[in-house]
Amino acid sequence: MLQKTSHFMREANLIDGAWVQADSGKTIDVINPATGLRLGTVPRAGGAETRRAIEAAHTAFQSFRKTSALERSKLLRKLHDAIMDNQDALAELLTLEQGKSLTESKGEIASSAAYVLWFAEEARRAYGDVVPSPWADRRVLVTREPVGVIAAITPWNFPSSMLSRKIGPAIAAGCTAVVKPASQTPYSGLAWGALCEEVGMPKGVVNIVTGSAGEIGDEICANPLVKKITFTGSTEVGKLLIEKSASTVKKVSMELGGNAPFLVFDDADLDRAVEGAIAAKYRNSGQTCVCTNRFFVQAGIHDAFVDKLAAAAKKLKVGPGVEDGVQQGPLIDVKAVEKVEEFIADAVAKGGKVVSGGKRHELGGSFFEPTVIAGATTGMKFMTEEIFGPLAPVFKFDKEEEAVALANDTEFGLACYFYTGDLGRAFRVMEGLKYGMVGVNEGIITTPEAPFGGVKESGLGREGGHQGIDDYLDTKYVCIGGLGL
Ligand SMILES: NC(=O)C1=CN([C@@H]2O[C@H](COP(=O)(O)OP(=O)(O)OC[C@H]3O[C@@H](n4cnc5c(N)ncnc54)[C@H](OP(=O)(O)O)[C@@H]3O)[C@@H](O)[C@H]2O)C=CC1
Ligand SMILES: O=C(O)[C@H](O)CS(=O)(=O)O
Repeated sequence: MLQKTSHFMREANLIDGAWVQADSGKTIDVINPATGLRLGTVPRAGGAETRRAIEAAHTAFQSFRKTSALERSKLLRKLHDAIMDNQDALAELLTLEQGKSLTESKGEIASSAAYVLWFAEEARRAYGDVVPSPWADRRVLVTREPVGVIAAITPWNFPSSMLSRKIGPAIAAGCTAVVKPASQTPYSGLAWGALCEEVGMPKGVVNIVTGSAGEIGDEICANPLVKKITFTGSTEVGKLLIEKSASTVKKVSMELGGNAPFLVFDDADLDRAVEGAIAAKYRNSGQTCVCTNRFFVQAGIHDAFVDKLAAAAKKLKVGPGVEDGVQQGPLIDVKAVEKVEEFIADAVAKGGKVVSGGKRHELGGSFFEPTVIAGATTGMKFMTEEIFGPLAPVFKFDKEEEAVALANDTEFGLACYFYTGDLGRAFRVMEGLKYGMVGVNEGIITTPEAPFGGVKESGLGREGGHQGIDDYLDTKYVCIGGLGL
């Protein structure tokens, strides 16, 4: 363990300002995906601990809701500064538990801080309305109030930045939180507890529990004190949470699965398209919900694109994330590797051609070669299923309408990308694609200023942008009479 990392490594849960173990004393092992060795443990908490965390958040909410927007803004600015002051230590911890390169981890920590800063600013702009009254003797006001206790459940692929988009708006709005990080990457989430302590976050405002997803989830969904669930993860679990939280009519924000298309037209800047393709496909070793899942390349540019993409993929340096220069860390676990192998076997059996990579890396464990498959067809698994790994399937197309139809042929609608030099085509395609986010001649588009989220079965709600705080506020209409006007 690197010395400066241990300061933030908490092998306990944060409930009502105290770092505690599970009632049962049971723990979960946390594994370093680069070595397969145990990094440490975290409590295997369940329903009882979660209930106490919710009650602590509810108690804290009674006073936190009365803080001013300026106070909360200043608290978030201090949190931003604490994150950036400890960027290296937090990045090391993230790399050790998730596997991504230190460069990517530092980028994720900076992104986390950027979202917190964005919501420090948004806290002071959660405006209401004074509406021109239809009555001479009454006044019409519209105010916005914090919803109360929120529950945040986050995935293993971006264990810090996913939390920033939930804790940021929650604090900005005056809510309090119960957080459940992914069991494979709990330390980055628990580190937020240490950061909150450092900046003087009142106890009980942020509570963090680790352990049995089902038991924790059931308590979150059933407990009437929880007014909102914000979840990032698979569509399968998202649907379960929506269903289970219906019994208490909670607000839900869902950032779910994707199946991103990446279209390259004959009139695209080829080198720019290849650069964007590498970024949009192999970031976090392909383990992001906005990673390209299907490349559709027009016939005239197809062969040159495949050759250049394969060559660029071959150059990516694979290794442990803590090593200098590494661009592709291990996948989260061997199960993820087996899933990528299934996609490759299916494609090859149906006529696909591996033009780069295609097998486990010589480093062994869950390291995998960045892979490109040409000759992809719509009958192959990755046409409909999210790969979540470093595999780039390339489909060829002839006409623009055909490419847009293929891109839209999925129940998902999170992110999509296309490259063209033609302005008219850019507007036709942007308006034709049924997705929440569109990259035009860009492969990396996430930023706090823009609303992140999807349509169809990729989710509900938006994170970031001026929209990001809306789901943490209730709207109240006030009609005031008897004023003797
Ligand atoms: N739209 C977006 O922004 C993003 C979407 N994703 C999607 O998430 C998936 C990969 O992440 P992954 O972590 O495997 O997703 P999962 O949905 O398996 O897990 C996400 C989180 O949900 C928890 N969870 C699982 N089951 C339950 C339950 N019954 N009740 C409450 N919580 C539960 C997990 O806990 P535990 O770890 O203990 O199992 C984890 O913390 C991919 O499909 C990817 O597309 C990922 C990132 C971003
Ligand atoms: O979890 C993810 O996949 C992230 O949302 C991707 S991004 O926000 O870093 O682009």
